[in-house]
Amino acid sequence: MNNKGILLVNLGSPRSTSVNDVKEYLDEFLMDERVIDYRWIFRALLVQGIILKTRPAKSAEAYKTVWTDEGSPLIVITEKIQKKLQKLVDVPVEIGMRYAEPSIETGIQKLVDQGITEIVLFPLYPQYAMSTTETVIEKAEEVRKKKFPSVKINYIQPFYNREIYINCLAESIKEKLPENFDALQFSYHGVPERHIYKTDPTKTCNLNDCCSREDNPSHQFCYRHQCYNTTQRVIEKLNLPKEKTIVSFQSRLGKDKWIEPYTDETLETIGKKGIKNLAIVCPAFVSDCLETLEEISVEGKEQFMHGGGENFHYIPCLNDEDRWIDVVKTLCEEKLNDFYLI
Ligand SMILES: C=CC1=C(C)c2cc3[nH]c(cc4nc(cc5[nH]c(cc1n2)c(C)c5CCC(=O)O)C(CCC(=O)O)=C4C)c(C)c3C=C
Ligand SMILES: [Fe+2]
Ligand SMILES: [Fe+2]
Repeated sequence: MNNKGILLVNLGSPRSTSVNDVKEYLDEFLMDERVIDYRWIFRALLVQGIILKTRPAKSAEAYKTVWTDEGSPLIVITEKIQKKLQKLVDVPVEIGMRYAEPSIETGIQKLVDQGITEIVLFPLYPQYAMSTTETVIEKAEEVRKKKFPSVKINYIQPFYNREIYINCLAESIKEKLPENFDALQFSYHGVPERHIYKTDPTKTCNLNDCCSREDNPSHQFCYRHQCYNTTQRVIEKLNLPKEKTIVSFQSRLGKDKWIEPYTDETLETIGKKGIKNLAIVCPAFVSDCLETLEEISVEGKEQFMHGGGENFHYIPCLNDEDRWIDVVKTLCEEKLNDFYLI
């Protein structure tokens, strides 16, 4: 195994909470054609002409509320996962972020400096999306071809339906669920509706029942389907009736239609429908970050209380829980072994 290594890839965060650093980060992130998928000129007009005029200051304030002494929660937690995994495997483990630093290039360089020529790259997203898994692979391939053409990269596939992951998530949720709750809400990061049609080669998703049908095999690239599938499998493990669960999509940006139902609108209305005690979990994220610690735990709680809710219980992400590190190890080892089959 001594020429093999592991690169864990997460989304990335700004370098600091200064407005300038947040602006630089948002510029790189939102100018990614797999995130805002307009023609370059329209993307630049929207991002640089509109969004970057006001959003950096607002986002910087939000980041300040979650930032820790060690830095951004997303980076700090990814580093913790790396350190714990490193203790369990006998190949080097590095991290790389899709946006900002440490970049994917920095991560690959660190592995190459240790003599690594075959890399297992793990995009830390359970569900596939053009704006997550796909852009990570595109970026890594671009960097590999340009700077490390003799390095081989083997990519870990989305694991939204893998038994080991589902068991891990279900056990983690079970431990953290309050004794009394009227509903368990699964809030996933949203994507523009258009992205679903773009990435589903079968074009069979009608955004209605097909996404929640367990037996639909045609959704290898349908983010929405994969979110419903994760939910369905977890609630089966938890023995929860479907009526006691809610699926919604958070963090929409801009004026386009995003996949529904929207988390904020759901939170504002369910209190009045009798859901007074809510538990909420965010399984699109493996590590807590701005979107869970601020948007859900703080803003989401306010929305729920404002809409007549009484008790709001946020269930943290898997973060560096040992059972999750075991899953990461298993998924990495499967791919490390794949190299022998090539
Ligand atoms: C988990 C999967 C994610 C998907 C799918 C995703 C799509 C997506 N995101 C934006 C815009 C923003 N997302 C922001 C933060 C953010 N997004 C994810 C994950 C997914 N995004 C994470 C983990 C984070 C947190 C990063 C951190 O540092 O903690 C932000 C920045 C924050 C803000 O200004 O609100 C933006 C902007 C789009 C447009 C999109 C799909 C097209
Ligand atoms: Fe996002
Ligand atoms: Fe679908």
